[in-house]
Amino acid sequence: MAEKELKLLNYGVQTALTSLSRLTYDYSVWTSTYDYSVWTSTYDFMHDLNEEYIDENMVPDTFNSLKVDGIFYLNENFEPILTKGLHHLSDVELTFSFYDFKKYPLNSKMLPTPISGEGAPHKEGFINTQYGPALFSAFQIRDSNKFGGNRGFLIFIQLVEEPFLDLLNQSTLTKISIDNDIVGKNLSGLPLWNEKVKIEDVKPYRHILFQDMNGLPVTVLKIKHSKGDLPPLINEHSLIFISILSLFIYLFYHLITHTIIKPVKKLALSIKLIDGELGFKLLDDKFSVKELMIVSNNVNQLINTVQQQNDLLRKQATTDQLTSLINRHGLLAVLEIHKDLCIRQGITFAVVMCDIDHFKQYNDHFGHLEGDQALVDVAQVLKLQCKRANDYCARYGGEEFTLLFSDMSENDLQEKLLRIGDAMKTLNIAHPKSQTAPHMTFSCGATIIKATDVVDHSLPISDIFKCADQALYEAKSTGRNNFVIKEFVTLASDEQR
Ligand SMILES: Nc1nc2c(ncn2[C@@H]2O[C@H](COP(=O)(O)OP(=O)(O)OP(=O)(O)O)[C@@H](O)[C@H]2O)c(=O)[nH]1
Repeated sequence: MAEKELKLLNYGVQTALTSLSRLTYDYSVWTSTYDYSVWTSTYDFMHDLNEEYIDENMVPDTFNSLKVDGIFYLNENFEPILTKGLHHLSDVELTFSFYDFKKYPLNSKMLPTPISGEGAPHKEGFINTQYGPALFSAFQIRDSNKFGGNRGFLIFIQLVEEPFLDLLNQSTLTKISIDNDIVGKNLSGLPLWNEKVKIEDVKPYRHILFQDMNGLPVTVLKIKHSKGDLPPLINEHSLIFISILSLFIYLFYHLITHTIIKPVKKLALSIKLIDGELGFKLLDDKFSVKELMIVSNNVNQLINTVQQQNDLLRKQATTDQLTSLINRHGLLAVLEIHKDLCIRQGITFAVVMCDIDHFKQYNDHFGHLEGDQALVDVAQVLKLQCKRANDYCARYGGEEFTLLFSDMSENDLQEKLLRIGDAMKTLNIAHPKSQTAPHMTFSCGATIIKATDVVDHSLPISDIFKCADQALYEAKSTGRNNFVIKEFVTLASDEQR
């Protein structure tokens, strides 16, 4: 819309000048074509400056109908021979000074270049007068209509006032005012009215400079574009400010999200996912924010401490404090593993229950502390017999120990138990109160569990203990310091039999 308005505005100025020029032209035409006597009068007037011509033509009617505020006649030497000023709206006499138009050669630029051939050269533009800026239109007067010698020049002046502005305002959707207070103002860079329309950003206000024929500023036109006008609350500056602020907020939000919110969320999620059951996983400590790195490192230290304490607790829960062997709880876990290996891979394993003979008497005789030491020594002997990675020695409880040997035949087991008996003999813990031997002995009950013993993928651990226990009972009841290996029997197979 701004582009259209500017084009219309330029058109309006053109129209005003053309209209003034046409007045000049028509005046000449009128004098020469329609009223020969008038033309003659003018021609005569240019020669003799007769008063009648002035009385006939320099009257308010002429100014009013032509809408001009000044009429000037100059001879061929550019010298003013008649000047008449009358405000065409108020009929107030205006005392235009010829001085305004006498600055030859400067003001001669107002006048068209006289020609000798056919034609009616004319010139129009803007000029400063003592009443303010004005439009002017100058026309060459010739001997006859468009022919003959140069008899001088006729100039019409129209002050730049409401009618001119009305004309411009009618042509466009703009509100136009004039700023005549241009003295001392920097007007450089202002577009000229007759320049090619340059469409920049839509601005509510625009200034256009009018210059005279010497390039001196005459007036500045202030154009308010009605369509380009913005609501006062959101003017151009506010819009720029809001845009920059929005951009800043957007960038700030992204910066905060990227550097703080996302890393904090990531850290919070990582902390939430710490799961002792599955093992503690250390947090990533690569954060751009130093504080988050510190939090992550501190949490990692905590994880390490918890992990160590967990390991310790797990170890304590499965270890016998006195002998450092695995306890019954640890034994059950190990048994579960061997049971699964037997069920899935058919790997045989042997379970041996060892019970120290007459340990009550030993305690009674030597005291509990000595009894404890004997238990520690026996545990050492038994542990030394568990040579392979999958062999275990556990303290089942009291003076009772359980041995677990993986992938062991009955012959090998017999040999192993004999060796254990020998080792006890070698250990030679004096037991004067034993009715079996002078040194500490023990009795063992064992059973071997094979793949064939698995019924319906089932192998109850209670059955294993029951079998070994029965074998131990037999070993005890048949003299002690010996062992019995009993065939494994499950309750399920019992029922089948
Ligand atoms: N010093 C000590 N004695 C224990 C410990 N645990 C169990 N005992 C003792 O071991 C003895 C076990 O006695 P019994 O169950 O009668 O068995 P036993 O005297 O070995 O007799 P048989 O097994 O029939 O040969 C009890 O006196 C318990 O107090 C222990 O940790 N330290």
